[in-house]
Amino acid sequence: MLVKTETIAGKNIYIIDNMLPQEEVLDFYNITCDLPFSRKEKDSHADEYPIFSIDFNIEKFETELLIGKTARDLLNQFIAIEEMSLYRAYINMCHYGDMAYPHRDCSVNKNDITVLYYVNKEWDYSWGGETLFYENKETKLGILPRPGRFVIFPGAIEHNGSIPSRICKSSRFTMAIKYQVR
Ligand SMILES: O=C(O)CCC(=O)C(=O)O
Ligand SMILES: [Fe+2]
Repeated sequence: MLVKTETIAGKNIYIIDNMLPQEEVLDFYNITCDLPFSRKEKDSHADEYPIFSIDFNIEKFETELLIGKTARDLLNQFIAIEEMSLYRAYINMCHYGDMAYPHRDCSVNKNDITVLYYVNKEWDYSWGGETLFYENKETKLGILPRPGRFVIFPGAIEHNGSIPSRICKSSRFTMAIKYQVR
């Protein structure tokens, strides 16, 4: 496990690599490619260009899926708040030409946490598609969708899952795992 910590507006963002064995990353990518996505994921109510997503059953997510268990372990390790409950887990799928908007996953006064898992089996930096984090409408941090990478961040930080560049022939898949204080 390799951890890098960044801070935006006094809040920590943890970037965690090498958590899962390579074959788990590959297996989960292959499973993801065959899932029945639908185009319904909006960054806000005003979003006229929804991207594809698919939701997971949150009842089984933390017990039956390795990604779910790992996300919970990381949450326990990095976030001090004890009583956090999972309220949504889903995979985003986007492609060159799609649209994504800066947004927050919860209101600024809330302590929700989002764990992102980058599902792709390969990613070249020239493909773009970074998750961007903002402070006062300035870009502070860009995180590349490196295969198998996890990112833990406070949902109140404004961010954007940016769309890959034209040379990226793959779908960009990110799993978003969202927790709120109970
Ligand atoms: O795909 C990403 O990098 C970010 C996804 C996201 O912000 C979300 O699902 O709320
Ligand atoms: Fe988000």
